Amino acid sequence: MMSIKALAESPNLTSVPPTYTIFPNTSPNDQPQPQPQLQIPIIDLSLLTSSDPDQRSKTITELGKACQDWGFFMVINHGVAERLMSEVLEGCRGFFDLSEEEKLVFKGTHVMDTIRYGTSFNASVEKALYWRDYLKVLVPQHHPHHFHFPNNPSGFSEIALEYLKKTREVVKIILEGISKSLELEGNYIYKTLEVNSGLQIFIANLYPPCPQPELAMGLPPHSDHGLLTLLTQNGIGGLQIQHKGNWVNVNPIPNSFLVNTGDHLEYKSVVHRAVVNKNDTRISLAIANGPALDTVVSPVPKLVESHDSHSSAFAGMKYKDYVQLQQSNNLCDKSILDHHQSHNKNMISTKSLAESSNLTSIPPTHITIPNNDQLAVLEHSQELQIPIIDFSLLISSDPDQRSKTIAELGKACQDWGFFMVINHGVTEKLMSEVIEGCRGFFDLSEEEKVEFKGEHVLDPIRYGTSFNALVEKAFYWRDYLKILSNGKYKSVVHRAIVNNNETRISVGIANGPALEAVVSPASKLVESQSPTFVGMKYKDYMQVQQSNNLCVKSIMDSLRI
Ligand SMILES: O=C(O)CCC(=O)C(=O)O
Ligand SMILES: [Fe+2]
Repeated sequence: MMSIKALAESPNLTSVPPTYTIFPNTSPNDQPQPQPQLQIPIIDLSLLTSSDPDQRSKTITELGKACQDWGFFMVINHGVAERLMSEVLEGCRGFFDLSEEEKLVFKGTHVMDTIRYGTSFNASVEKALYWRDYLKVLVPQHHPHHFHFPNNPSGFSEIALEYLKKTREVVKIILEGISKSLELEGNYIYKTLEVNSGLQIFIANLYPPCPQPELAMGLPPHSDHGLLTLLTQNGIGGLQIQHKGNWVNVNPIPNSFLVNTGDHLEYKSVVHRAVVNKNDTRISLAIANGPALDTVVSPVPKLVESHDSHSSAFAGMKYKDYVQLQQSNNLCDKSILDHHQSHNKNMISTKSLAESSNLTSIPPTHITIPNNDQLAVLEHSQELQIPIIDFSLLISSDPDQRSKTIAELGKACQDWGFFMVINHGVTEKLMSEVIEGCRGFFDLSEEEKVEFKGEHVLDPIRYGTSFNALVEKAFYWRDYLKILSNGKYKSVVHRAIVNNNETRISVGIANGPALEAVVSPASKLVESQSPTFVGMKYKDYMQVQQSNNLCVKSIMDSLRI
């Protein structure tokens, strides 16, 4: 892993390496227009706890309006000492200034590790890397005496602990105000979501100067999970929030907190991003405040009762599962909440959609953006005939024929990664029967099929639609029942297209290692050449692959060293 700090400090860096060049859809080309009237709301926290009831209720109204209209606001007079605020930012700077060796001690291996130092967002599933290093520390409040935090630079851990405590007090007051603005009891959110034993996440972001800021991105558009994020920065701007279809630059008042309501407040979760600049190192510190990891978050019953439009808008989901999903996602979609929302609507199988009467056009959810390469499909090209392997020759008694076929098989794996197998000994009758069985299954009533819906990507039986409807922007027109060679052999990117006349049924039997087996390059193959892939448990790989929305071509790419 190359940290962005080390890269940015490399001598003579005048351009951004291609791996950091962002894609046009996330490009900051859509630069914010100066919009002086767009000033994000300022909430004076001291007025929320004022002894004057009029002032309190006026501020509660303002807070409610800020949540509703913006989802982002500045908080002043919050009672956290300026000195503590600058000390914690200095601590962050001190951490990033440690040597790479010292920082890499905190690298971690899993998205749910307590302490993680890293670069980009989730480098293992990203197409392009972001111009950002981070330190993330998960601080669950139900273990107040188990505070794990980097002990370097000295004093950082104590300052962070104090800062986290003070921000919790601010969060409590804001959540009280928000509860009241929703006409709920003051402690409603705090109590229902068990915030006192909730999870705080300490996220320090470092954005070093970038030689070509127009080509890179600090953090791509995303929304935060949890309830409230409190953000501070070292006086250098770079945060942009999406507001009424525009990107708005946020320039906070010094020593204020920038507060944003997260996905779990179900108020508004605001898409925001961080851009980078050419001259200054920017450090931001986000404290995400969420419910306890085991809390199931679902809409407040009272709000579902009174607002029809809110009814069943969101399914309940354990916060832990949500965090895991968000952290494993590659952020190529704006907000996980959107997916979560659509998933909760009754699943419509592709089959029933296709069979609905008068269907002449496909719904917008199923329109996949045409790929540029769509035109490059080669039809019946002579030289592009995928290899045919005669299985009977692989087990032939003639050693020459066997070794010739083995060589062909190896070549097929190396050049194509896909091949046809003939004379395999599986009877035609059995092959057509299994296809007929599948057709019969899909022809069952939706009720009968939905019994096999499953909940989790690793459930033994799953009937579903698309690939992973939970994380996809567009649904694929398909229903499904569904490293060893050190880079020498291929895993081939493939896709299925659809036609307008016939139902196509295919059966894939994926044959994998044991779920607990760690898949890594065969030791013999890495003697002569260094390993190209990191090892990963097959179970974890499957989980990532199945939870992923396939906008990354091949996860293999992400496991490349
Ligand atoms: O650096 C910033 O301003 C944004 C940071 C952020 O959005 C995050 O850490 O979630
Ligand atoms: Fe964020």
